[in-house]
Amino acid sequence: MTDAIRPLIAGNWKMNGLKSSFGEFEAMLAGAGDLAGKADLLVCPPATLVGAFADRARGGKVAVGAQDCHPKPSGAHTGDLAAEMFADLGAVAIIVGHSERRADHGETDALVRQKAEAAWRVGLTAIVCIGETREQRDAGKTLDICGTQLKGSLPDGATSANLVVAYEPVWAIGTGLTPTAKDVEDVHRFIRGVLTDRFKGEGEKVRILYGGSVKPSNAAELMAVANVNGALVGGASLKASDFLAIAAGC
Ligand SMILES: O=C(CO)COP(=O)(O)O
Repeated sequence: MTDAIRPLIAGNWKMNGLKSSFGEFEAMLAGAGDLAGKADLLVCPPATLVGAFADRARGGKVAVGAQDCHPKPSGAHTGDLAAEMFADLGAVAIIVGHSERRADHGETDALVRQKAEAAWRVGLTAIVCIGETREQRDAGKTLDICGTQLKGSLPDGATSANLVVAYEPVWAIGTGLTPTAKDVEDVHRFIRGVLTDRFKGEGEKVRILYGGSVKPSNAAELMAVANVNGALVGGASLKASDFLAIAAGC
């Protein structure tokens, strides 16, 4: 980690986890103390577990977040969940605009922006995800795509407290493939430039996470890249030993 920004290691459990996963979360809480304050830790379980995890985590060294929210605070939206509900449960952050939601649910940049604003409405941090597909990378459009997503997905008024940006190349998610350190560096430098231009005095401090096949074996190398301020971890965040090993690599 080359920057003075405190790293964040965030786990996105996606649609994984049952009541029986509680022990794994307990193990994360138990092991977090050994990290000597190297990084902030956040686990975003499925919505069904946010309340129980947040209750258990109170006062501990692992915070709890959600994976999505509806833009509205309440209303006739069957099956949807409001940011207010996650704040009520004790969540501190909400992931918005993950590529799986953009693909599975047709989420646009404009909707992602509204969801980030919903998180802010209740004082939560929005973790806004961006990233290019394989085809877009091969066509040399990575920075264009990331620039467009940032412009459309980030609300005005971002601060280092209310915003985290996660760069997740779609082709690296769940595939075991990762970009080279140089490629990660190029994209993160670009994101930093966009943030510092737009959010004067804050953009230089906003955490930019890398996500996509982060594992204990590659975490240290990725975390050492300039402007990489942590990781958004999918599969490897389901096991306490892997998740803690990734955090130890900061
Ligand atoms: O999508 C991700 C985190 O949001 C990354 O998932 P994997 O770590 O499983 O590749």
